[in-house]
Amino acid sequence: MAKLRVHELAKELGISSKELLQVLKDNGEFVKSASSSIEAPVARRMRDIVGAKSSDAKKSEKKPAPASSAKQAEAGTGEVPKAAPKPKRAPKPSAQTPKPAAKAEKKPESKPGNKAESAPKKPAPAAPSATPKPAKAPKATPKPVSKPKSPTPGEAAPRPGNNPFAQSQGMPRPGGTGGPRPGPRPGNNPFAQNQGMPRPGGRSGQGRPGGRPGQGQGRPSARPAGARGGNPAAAGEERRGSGPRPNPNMMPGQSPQARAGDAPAGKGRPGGGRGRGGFGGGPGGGQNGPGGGPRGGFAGRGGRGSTQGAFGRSGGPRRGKKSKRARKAEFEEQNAPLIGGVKVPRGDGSTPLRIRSGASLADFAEKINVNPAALVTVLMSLGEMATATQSLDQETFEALGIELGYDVQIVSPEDEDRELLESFDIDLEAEELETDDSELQSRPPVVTVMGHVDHGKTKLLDAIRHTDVVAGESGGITQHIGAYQVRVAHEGDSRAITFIDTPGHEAFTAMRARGAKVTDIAILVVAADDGVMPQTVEAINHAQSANVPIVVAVNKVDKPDSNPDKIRAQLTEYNLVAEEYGGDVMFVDVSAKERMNIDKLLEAVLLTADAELELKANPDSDARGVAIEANLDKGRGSVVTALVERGTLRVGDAMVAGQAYGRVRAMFDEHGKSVTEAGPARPVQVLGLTSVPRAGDSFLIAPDDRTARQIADKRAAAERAAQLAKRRKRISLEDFDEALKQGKVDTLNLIIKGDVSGAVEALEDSLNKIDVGEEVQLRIIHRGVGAITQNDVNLATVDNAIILGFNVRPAERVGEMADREGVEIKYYSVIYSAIEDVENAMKGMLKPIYEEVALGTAEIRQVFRSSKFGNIAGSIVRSGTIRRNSHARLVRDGVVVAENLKIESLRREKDDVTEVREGFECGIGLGAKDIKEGDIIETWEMREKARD
Ligand SMILES: Nc1nc2c(ncn2[C@@H]2O[C@H](COP(=O)(O)OP(=O)(O)OP(=O)(O)O)[C@@H](O)[C@H]2O)c(=O)[nH]1
Repeated sequence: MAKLRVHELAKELGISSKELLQVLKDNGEFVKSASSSIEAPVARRMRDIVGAKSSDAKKSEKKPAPASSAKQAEAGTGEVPKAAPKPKRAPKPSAQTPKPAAKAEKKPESKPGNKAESAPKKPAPAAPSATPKPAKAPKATPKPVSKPKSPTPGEAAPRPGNNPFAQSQGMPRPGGTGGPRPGPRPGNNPFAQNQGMPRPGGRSGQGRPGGRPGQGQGRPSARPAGARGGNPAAAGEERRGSGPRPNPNMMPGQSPQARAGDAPAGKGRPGGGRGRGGFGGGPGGGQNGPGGGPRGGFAGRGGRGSTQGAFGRSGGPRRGKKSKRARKAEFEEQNAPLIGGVKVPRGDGSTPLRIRSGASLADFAEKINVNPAALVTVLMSLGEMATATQSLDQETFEALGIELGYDVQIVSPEDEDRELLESFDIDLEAEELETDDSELQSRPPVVTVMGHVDHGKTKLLDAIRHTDVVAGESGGITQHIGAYQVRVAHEGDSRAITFIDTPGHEAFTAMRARGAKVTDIAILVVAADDGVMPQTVEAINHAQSANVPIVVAVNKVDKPDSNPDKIRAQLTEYNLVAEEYGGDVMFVDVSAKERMNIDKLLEAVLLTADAELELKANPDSDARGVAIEANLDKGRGSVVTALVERGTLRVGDAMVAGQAYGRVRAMFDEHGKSVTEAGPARPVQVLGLTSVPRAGDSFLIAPDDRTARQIADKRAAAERAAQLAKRRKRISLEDFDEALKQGKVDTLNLIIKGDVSGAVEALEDSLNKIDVGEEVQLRIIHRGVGAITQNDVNLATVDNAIILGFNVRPAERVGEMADREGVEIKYYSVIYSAIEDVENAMKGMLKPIYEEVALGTAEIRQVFRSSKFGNIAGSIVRSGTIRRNSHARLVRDGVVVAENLKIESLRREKDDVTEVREGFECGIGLGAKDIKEGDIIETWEMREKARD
């Protein structure tokens, strides 16, 4: 010891030789170089001095800590100077030091850094690192010191702050960290990830002041501190140096060095700072490492930071406070029921939830403000599988509603359409109710002819059509447009009657099903030579259920075997009692073939209408009505027969019929004559729509073309969603398993769209050549040239196909639709990539092949009998690894004596462990009673085998 040399003492104190030389010099000891020897008394004094400084530093550091972050920062600054100047650090080298060094290196951008780097890397002992630092120091000046900070190396080492690898050290940011954290917080295990201290952030609270809280941040803190400590300029520089965002590693080193640079200045500077500084800072610095100096102050904070951490506080003040909203969310979260492993907020059972038909889980999720994925899980727990964007049916939503406590109300298509129209300020019901009686005018009845097959419906309609009962009406009806109007002389007036030209109750009912209630009166045709037949009865039922009055046409009375009275008698059974029999139903004997009594029949219709119905409508409003028929004509485009129910339809009107829309370009009546307007009950052919509506779709006139289009688009979207909901292939978990067994889902359906036909064909050829065995089929259900369209997506939805787009993209809004429906569209510009993806997908669809893989064996050395745990096999692992929960079998003398066992428990000493490796002893619980010493436990697991 007598020969203790300066560099050795410096190492011991954790500071650089140069620093120590300075301290010696400051204290009147003149020593030539680092290799010079010093006497024991001088060494002791140096230890005291350096030690004192470090403790000062600590104190000072601590104080600041309490202060607000800002204050801390300042404090740090103040200190810094001191520290900075003195590079001194406490000597405790030790391993830790090295780390700091390392950090320093990284950051290095800072000046010193470079040199340091090499050193630091050496893990070794702090000493080396220390050394290196000195090196740096030179540049910056001494300060670097930081390493060891305080006292013993030991400490240093432990300091979490210094541990570059520590994620959460409780200390504040680097700066702090750097530190010195003097007291190694208990929680400061450098290697610990979660030490209870706050994470870096945590420090922020504290650290902030210094610099950033975090590790990396160390930089700021340090800097500033250093800067001030040293000279401002330097500070500036340092910053730059540090500039680099630090990462944990850098911290200590950097600052130190950087500071070191400044440090010198610092040192010199204010004695005050230094004062303590001298070493106070020093120590701090020590901890931090060189740079630490300044931080010393921070270190303190850091310490606190850690402390907080130790107590589990999250750190910054900010964190402490939670907004009301956050607390509420947390509360709800805690009180949410756990279904299928996820928490979903519950309704109280009567919470109404309106869902449109065809909605998806994502829509439902949006309404109850929850993640769609959670609902997917909940639904799965109910045995249903669906993607978040898939349209679901009413049953599924109701089941989900019951599970989650919501009163799910599926909005009917009618309600939905009403709401849709209301969004455009169109309220059909209100229009009707608000119409003043004075605005109403009589309108013709609309008649549908029904009856059994071959009883003469068509013939009767034909006869009526050709009845020229009103003078002046010439030429007859030449066009079949789905409906026609005839005029009848009735009680001195010329009255019109509109006939729907599609006979039969099927059409009548189909229209009713679409909400079209166009028929006012039904003519029931019954052949007098035949009688009431099944479809006669059906027709009666349909008409009566629609509350439509009936006029009976007893047909074919020209036939010799006809018996009209029999018909009257038969129909009384169906509540159709002829007037002559005391009832209120008009029966007219007619012959369609002979066109006999047609006028009487028409008169009966009018009488019935007048007696039972009040047929009035306001002709002076926008037209509303029904599309009776529609077709696409090659020359004229969409041709729609519209039956106006109220209002007046005019050429030029913006019309919406179901999902079709357009401006009325021209109108024609049943005589083929062009008309410019059509009033209530008037059927006209309309040209001008952009697409073809369905028979029975209602139509209305919109204020303008744009509104018409928007209504049509929205209806189309709603309709698609509803259709998809119906079509959805619902596969429950149970069915899914079944489907798998039956290989139903082993077909990969593809739709290929490309920019040129050559590419599409080439891709199709190549895909068809992919061979992955018989288990999986590849089917290209559609291919085409051009953009990906809605039809492609619809097809993909129905057939669960994937769309491959080769150099093409979806048309407008189609991508969005695909998203909504969960259809995958993959884009390629290289055929090979598409083929590769498809091949992989097909392989992925193959049922996995599993194989048994041995995991390890253990030999039973002793059997422990426990009433609580059963028999425990005290074993030694002979090969591989024994893992808890793995499959096991018991082998005795080379013979398997027990199969299908499981490693139920696994212990090392008294600890439960998940695995034990070869050569170690352990206690294994197999759940088997018959185990003996010398038995071999073989463990294995089933692993999926990769296909070639
Ligand atoms: N003698 C006679 N035959 C008639 C009369 N009305 C219809 N027929 C004949 O009855 C057959 C059926 O007539 P349709 O008018 O086609 O009967 P429908 O009810 O329209 O038959 P579907 O279209 O099959 O439902 C035809 O051969 C007609 O010529 C009639 O008043 N007297």
